[in-house]
Amino acid sequence: MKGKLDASGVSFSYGNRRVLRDVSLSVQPGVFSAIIGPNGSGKTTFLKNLLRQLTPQRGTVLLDGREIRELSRREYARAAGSVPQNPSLDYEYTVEDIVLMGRYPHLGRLQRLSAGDREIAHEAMRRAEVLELRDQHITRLSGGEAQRVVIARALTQEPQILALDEPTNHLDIRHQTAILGLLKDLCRDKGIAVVTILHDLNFALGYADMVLLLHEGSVYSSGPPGEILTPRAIEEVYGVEAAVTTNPINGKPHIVYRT
Ligand SMILES: Nc1ncnc2c1ncn2[C@@H]1O[C@H](COP(=O)(O)OP(=O)(O)OP(=O)(O)O)[C@@H](O)[C@H]1O
Repeated sequence: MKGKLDASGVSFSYGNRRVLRDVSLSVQPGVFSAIIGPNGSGKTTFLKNLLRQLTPQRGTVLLDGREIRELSRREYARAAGSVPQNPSLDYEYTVEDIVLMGRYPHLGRLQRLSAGDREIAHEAMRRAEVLELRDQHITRLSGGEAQRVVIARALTQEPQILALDEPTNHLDIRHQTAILGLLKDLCRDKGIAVVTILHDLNFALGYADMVLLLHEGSVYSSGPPGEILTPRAIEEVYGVEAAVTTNPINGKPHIVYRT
């Protein structure tokens, strides 16, 4: 199956400020990977290195064995869709226009959008729960609505890899679980590789198949969330006392903190 992204030994500096040191992650089809870590630990910078938006000073990022820097922008966009932290959407477009932009990497030069492209966008808007907003002006949406539009655009791209930077930011609790459930379904049913930054450790525990825990730009640990998110790791990385208990609603492990 295609859509395997392998980052190996990635180091990155902004100017002479080293932000990532020797970070590796393998993003696999059908696997939900979460990048976690405190503010400033390098999560967004690492995701941007995976997305070809930044180039590592050391290390490699391979898509199905090919160095991503050697792929054209279009080629990479056909494989990987992204949902940035603060997308700029201040243009004169409707929700449907924005979502349809997800088809552009698949269109040939001068090729027009087909009924099939519109059907894919329609289905993505339905799944991201923005269909009823489709004729609305993008600048008149709430933060959470705009976030769901950007997710619909990424789904419309039909990527093999979906990379998201805090997709639950701005969303209310129902939409948070709806979007994470949708990502989980995409992994399971369509074999998409999902890699997402998450702040809520309980979401990482509940939805991710594997987590990468970053600490000051280095990998503290990586593996199945139940093995990585221990009270000791949380205390060492976040400096917060934590305990793992049981969620009384679903009986699953749940992390609580000293407040
Ligand atoms: N464009 C930039 N130029 C210089 N330094 C930057 C730039 N972007 C980020 N940094 C610095 O790099 C470090 C890592 O930032 P990054 O955004 O990757 O962290 P993060 O883990 O995603 O944080 P958060 O949880 O707050 O979103 C931070 O100390 C930040 O100040």
